[in-house]
Amino acid sequence: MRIDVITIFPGYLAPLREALLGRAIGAGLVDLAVHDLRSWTRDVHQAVDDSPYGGGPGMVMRPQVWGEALDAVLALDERPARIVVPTPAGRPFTQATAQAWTGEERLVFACGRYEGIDQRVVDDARRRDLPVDEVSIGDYVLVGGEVAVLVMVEAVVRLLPGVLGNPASAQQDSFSDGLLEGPAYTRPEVWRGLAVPEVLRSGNHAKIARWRRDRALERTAQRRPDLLAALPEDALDDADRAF
Ligand SMILES: Oc1ccccc1-c1ccno1
Repeated sequence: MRIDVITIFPGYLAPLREALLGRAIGAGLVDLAVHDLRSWTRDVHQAVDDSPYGGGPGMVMRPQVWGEALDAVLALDERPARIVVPTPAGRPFTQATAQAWTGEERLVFACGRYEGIDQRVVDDARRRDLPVDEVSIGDYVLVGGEVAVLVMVEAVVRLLPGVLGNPASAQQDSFSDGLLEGPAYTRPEVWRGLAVPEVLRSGNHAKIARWRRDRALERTAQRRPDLLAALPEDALDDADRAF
C-alpha cells in the first residue's frame, strides 16, 4: 500500500515513521510520502487560505492550491487512489472503515486546517470519478487533520498482512467481532491484593473462552449498548443470550 499525506505541517506526520509503522515501511509493506502543501503555492507569502465567502470566522483553504497539489500527488503513482479528507463533518471512521481500506492500493490523505478546504476541491475530485471519503475520527473538533491521519493510518496499517507479529491479535481486537474487548491480565497473580480471575488460571480453554465472551458482552452492554443493538441477528448464540 502507498500512503500519501498532503499537509502544511509535514513534521506532524513524523510519528508514522516510528515503531510498528516504521517497521512496516522498512519491510516494504507500506510506502509513505508526506508532501508540503505550500509547495504548490505561487505567491511570495505562500498563502494557502483566504476569507470565507458569506462571512464568518476563520479562514478557508484555497481550492487552487489544493487542486494543483492533489493532481500532482495523484500523478506520482499510477496505482488507483482513494482520497481521504479528515473533517469533523465527515462520516464516522470505524474499524470497518479501516478494514475496508486495507483493500486499497493507495490512500491519499488531504489534511485541512482552519475552517476546512473549499468544498469544490472534493466536488471536483468526485466529478472526475475519483473516490473521496470525508471522514471524522470522533465527535470533537481538532485544529487540523494531521492527528486524524495518524489515527487512521495506524488503524489501517496494523491490519495489513505481515505488519502485526501475531495476526490473531487483529482478529481479537475490540470491534473485530462487534463487541468491546474484555479485561486483560498478566503476572503477578496477585497485585496490591487484587487477584487475577481464577478461571484464567484454570487451563480450561472452553471456560476461559466463555468467560472472556461474557466479559466482552458485559462491557459492551455497559459502555456501548449501541454496538450491541447493531449486532447482526446471528451474532449472538444461545449462550450469549443467556448471559
Ligand atoms: O476537527 C478536525 C479539523 C480538521 C480536520 C479534521 C478534524 C476532525 C475532527 C474529528 N475528526 O476529524
